[in-house]
Amino acid sequence: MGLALRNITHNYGDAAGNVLHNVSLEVLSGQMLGLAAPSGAGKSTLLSIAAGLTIPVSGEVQVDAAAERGALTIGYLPQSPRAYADPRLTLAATITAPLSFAQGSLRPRPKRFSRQLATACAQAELDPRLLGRKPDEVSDGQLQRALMARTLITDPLVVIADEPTAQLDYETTKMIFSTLCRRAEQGAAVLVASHDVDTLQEYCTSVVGLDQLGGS
Ligand SMILES: Nc1ncnc2c1ncn2[C@@H]1O[C@H](COP(=O)(O)OP(=O)(O)OP(=O)(O)O)[C@@H](O)[C@H]1O
Repeated sequence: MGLALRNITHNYGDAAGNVLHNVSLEVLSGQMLGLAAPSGAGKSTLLSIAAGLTIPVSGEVQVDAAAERGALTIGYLPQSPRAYADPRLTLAATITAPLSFAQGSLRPRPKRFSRQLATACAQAELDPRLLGRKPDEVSDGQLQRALMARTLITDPLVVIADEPTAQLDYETTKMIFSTLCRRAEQGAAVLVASHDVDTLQEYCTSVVGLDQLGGS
């Protein structure tokens, strides 16, 4: 399977009513599905639900069980790397944090994971000389490469990327989308949202509009 969202309905409890109404989608392992919709349509809300970061009012999220892989099934790449990254952590600590958490430690220990760190940096084309810097000492593109490395370091079965290249340059956009593609070719189910339909069509296995999924 991969990732399946079934009959997701969500609202924020205000007069605006439902942001998502009865939305269903499936992303198979090995597939990269592009989710296209204009700003404000509910892409971030849906992807946050898919990543388990938001609990929907109703509906179900199913992810490949893969119990033997522990809790590191889903990798999440955010829309705004600067809002997401902890300003106190170095890039090395940021990237390896999921591995520390998986071992039950809230204290980042980048040295313990130097091998995985080197591999993830190479995959995300992040210059290792930046690893000792903190988020406000690198550019937006470099920070998003670090978060891409953080996403890949757990070798996730499902990757969820929410407008991962909004406001980034052409080279970084190409790297992020090519890396997501490679991840899908290696067997992950990849769901990526964007309002940039052309980029989605260039890289994704298929592209679907949020308005085709049951209503937004
Ligand atoms: N925490 C919140 N509280 C109230 N309303 C919210 C909240 N988060 C999002 N919304 C509203 O839900 C709707 C969908 O927002 P969402 O961020 O999911 O859209 P989007 O398609 O990702 O937009 P963008 O492309 O601009 O990021 C919008 O009308 C937004 O104002």
